[in-house]
Amino acid sequence: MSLRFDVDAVVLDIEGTTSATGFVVDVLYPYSRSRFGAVLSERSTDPDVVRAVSQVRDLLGEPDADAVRVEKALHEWLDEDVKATPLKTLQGLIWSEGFARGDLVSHFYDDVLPVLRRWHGDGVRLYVYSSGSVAAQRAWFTSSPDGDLLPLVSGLYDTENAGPKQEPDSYRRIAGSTGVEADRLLFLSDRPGELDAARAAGWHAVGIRRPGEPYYEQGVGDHAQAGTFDEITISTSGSIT
Ligand SMILES: CSCCC(=O)C(=O)COP(=O)(O)O
Ligand SMILES: [Mg+2]
Repeated sequence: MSLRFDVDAVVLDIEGTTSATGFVVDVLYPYSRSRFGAVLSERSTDPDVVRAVSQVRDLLGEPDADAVRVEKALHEWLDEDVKATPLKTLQGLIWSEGFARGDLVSHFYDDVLPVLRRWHGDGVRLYVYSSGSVAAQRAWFTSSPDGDLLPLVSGLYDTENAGPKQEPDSYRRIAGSTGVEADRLLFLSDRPGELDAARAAGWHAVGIRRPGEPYYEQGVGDHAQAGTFDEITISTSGSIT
């Protein structure tokens, strides 16, 4: 299947799209799980930790939840792969230190980096929109197996600065922030609910279906789909600079 788009920017989901869910679940999740307790006890005055703990209490509806209860909730969300914003904030803190320390190196499917370099070289702007926090995304792109990829990326969006990934308003917010018209934006994701939301906001959307990924069997509904990034050709005749 070959797909062609004339757009100014491509917005990338990470897990299941540029990168393997298995890597996130098998490598990153255990790395964060074993460190939540220390972060909650040793960094309880860090503004990011304070905000995350408050958000956990709000989500639980338990304003007095102590550190043990908060850590238990984080472990449960991890087990169920709930993409809760405070979980992602705390994971981002932990992972960015792990990447900086050299404990972690990110994962990209083989087709992704050559295509991202080509699109970038052709003047297509690249953005990331992931449930992983902006801190995690920055570390992920900085510490790739192919070196620092952050210069390829014009902006990073998560559930905190854009909003939930299944709500059209989040995509409208991103369009406003990038200055790119909705119909000049292409979103790539593995999840049909996210593709639906992007389309409802007037974006182009392509479902990425990779064998072995959690959403592979379910498919991407009536969205255009690609098995690899090589199947997508972008030309950019727009006027953005
Ligand atoms: C570097 S982000 C780590 C992956 C992660 O935690 C996550 O939730 C990714 O979800 P996505 O929205 O990219 O499918
Ligand atoms: Mg995804």
